[in-house]
Amino acid sequence: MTPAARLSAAIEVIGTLLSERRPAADVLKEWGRSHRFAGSGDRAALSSLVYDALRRRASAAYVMGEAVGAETPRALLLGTLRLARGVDAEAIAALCDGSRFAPAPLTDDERARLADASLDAAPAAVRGDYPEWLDAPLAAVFGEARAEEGAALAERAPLDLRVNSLKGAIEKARQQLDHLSPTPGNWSPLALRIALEADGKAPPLTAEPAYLKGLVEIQDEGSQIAAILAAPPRGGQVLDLCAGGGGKTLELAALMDNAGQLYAYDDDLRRLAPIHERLQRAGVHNVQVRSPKGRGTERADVLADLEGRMDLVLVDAPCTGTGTWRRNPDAKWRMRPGALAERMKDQAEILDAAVRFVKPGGRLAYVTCSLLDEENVGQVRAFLDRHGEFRIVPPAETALALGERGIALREAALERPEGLLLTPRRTNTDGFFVSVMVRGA
Ligand SMILES: C[S@@+](CC[C@H](N)C(=O)[O-])C[C@H]1O[C@@H](n2cnc3c(N)ncnc32)[C@H](O)[C@@H]1O
Repeated sequence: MTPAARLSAAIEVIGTLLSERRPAADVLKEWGRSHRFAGSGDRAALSSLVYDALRRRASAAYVMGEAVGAETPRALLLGTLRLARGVDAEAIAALCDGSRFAPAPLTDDERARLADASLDAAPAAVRGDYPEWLDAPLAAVFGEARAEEGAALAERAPLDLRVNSLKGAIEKARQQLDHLSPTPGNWSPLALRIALEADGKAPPLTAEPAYLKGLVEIQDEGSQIAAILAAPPRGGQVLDLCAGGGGKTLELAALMDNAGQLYAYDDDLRRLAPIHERLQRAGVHNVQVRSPKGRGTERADVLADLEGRMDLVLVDAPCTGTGTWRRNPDAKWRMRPGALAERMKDQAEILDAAVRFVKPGGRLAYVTCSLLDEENVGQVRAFLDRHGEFRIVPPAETALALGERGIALREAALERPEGLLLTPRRTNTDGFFVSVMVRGA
């Protein structure tokens, strides 16, 4: 396919996505099935254009004189080429020549708007490319910097790897992945970062021997930091209460050097399912997976024997995922206020449920990949009001888990008395909030 034909395809896909309000991945997959002639390069380029357009939806529409919700797919793609790809008005005009498979020629108005393309007078929600209704909650966290924070969240995310110390040191992984030019992370001593290709495509990491043998895992550096700051004690008893597919479980196990006992639970059996194969690949031996049994009121208490015994309980809570918008740009436009209220309710319930497992003197680490105070500091404050037996571990102390790098991390992150907030703009990671509390002895 020519670049112009790819642009036409992206306009078509965005059209379907906006009118049917379906996840981008589904619409792209469907497009691939009905356009068998398109090669893998075409599909990757198309997907990258579509995701870039979603990342920059508000600003791309704005420069073309349109508003989110009422924008045309064509305006979105033209604005994206200009803003996200830096293609100038003349080059865009050359692509849109009206030939077979190419978009129709630019109108005079489109050409003028693309030549100007200024966001100087745009409101924060446009400059930061986030939904208008989130302006007040983001202003409460970031104040005047909310547009810059949003803009950093509208960039592409890098590919981050965590080296599994149970299988080898970082140098070994660097050597094995030398052809991908990995660079060390800024904060996590376990992180390697791999640059994306020009069109945003990531190399096929899961086919690499280093991945297949469990030496590296795909895990954002922010997520890596969260598990490090939770500081699982070597030889201790640890419960990962929201283990999901086990991203942090695997890291906790490695940080514990395969010693002590780590229990992994998630109340969604399907989410937990991949953990078994991942634990095996990573060479982890200190994890007991506790799968949920039964439904509703019939649900068995599969964690009863852990009551009052844990040195650390990690609550990696379900959240709005606002910190991961770089990776899920369509989620940011599909998010509704009701979802925030629901997640807040879930988080409070899970935190309350975690209490019974924490032994006196034990710690409770609360993590979200959200940027919103409602899910972060607000949730922690409300928990402490309900549970006077817990107190905050000062973030300065929590950061010590990273050694000297912890000092720099505190400076870079947004530090609040309740915890640390990492963001793409501040720490060049996904957005993560980490708070550690300790139960009185
Ligand atoms: C942020 S995800 C966890 C990600 C995982 N820890 C990782 O690092 O890959 C949150 C998880 O919480 C789970 N969850 C939701 N409600 C729960 C509950 N009441 N008890 C335990 N897990 C719950 C969800 O199924 C989801 O897998």
